[in-house]
Amino acid sequence: MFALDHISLITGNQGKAREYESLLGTEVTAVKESLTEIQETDVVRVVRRKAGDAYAKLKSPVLVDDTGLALSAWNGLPGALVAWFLDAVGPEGILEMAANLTDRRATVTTALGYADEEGVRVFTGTLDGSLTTEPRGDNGFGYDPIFLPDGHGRTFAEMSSDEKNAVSHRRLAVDALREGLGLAT
Ligand SMILES: O=P(O)(O)OP(=O)(O)OP(=O)(O)OC[C@H]1O[C@@H](n2cnc3c(O)ncnc32)[C@H](O)[C@@H]1O
Repeated sequence: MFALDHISLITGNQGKAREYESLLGTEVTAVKESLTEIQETDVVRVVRRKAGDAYAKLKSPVLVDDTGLALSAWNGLPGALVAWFLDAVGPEGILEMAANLTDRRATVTTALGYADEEGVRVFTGTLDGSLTTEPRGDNGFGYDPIFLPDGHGRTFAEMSSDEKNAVSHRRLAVDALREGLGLAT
């Protein structure tokens, strides 16, 4: 059994760092370090590269996260490129671009990369849902106000952080990490 009493997460996103602290139940140091982020729609490929780069820089065990939102009607776009859309036009802009879509199915995926002296391992968590027609809720960050996970009737932004963390794509990725690394639950 492997214990994690402290871990570094390379991210510039405080929302992610907060969620990992609560999901892992351990101290998480958010390290702002610029990593190679390949231009790819697949979060797994992006995170594999980010994690290798992160370990080369830190030379100690490290986590990185790459998360994407994929629309069925757009054949999986924007995927890992969603950050560009959010930065440029915000969640409201994504809804405007998607205004005429009748198929509003969307999938969110977190790829969580763990790198140590043995190499890189990637764990994923995916949730199906749909795009709302209007932003809903004030909590969370990123696309939380416009993504409605199947079976919940509320966006992540309408949930408390504990409610989001109980069911989110990041939660599923952390569960996979715990199982893969043999971490205590
Ligand atoms: O420094 P890093 O960790 O790369 O942080 P980032 O914010 O650039 O993160 P990504 O490259 O993974 O980009 C994903 C985009 O999706 C957003 N996002 C990530 N996780 C999310 C979540 O759980 N809910 C809503 N939006 C999320 C995030 O704010 C980004 O705009």
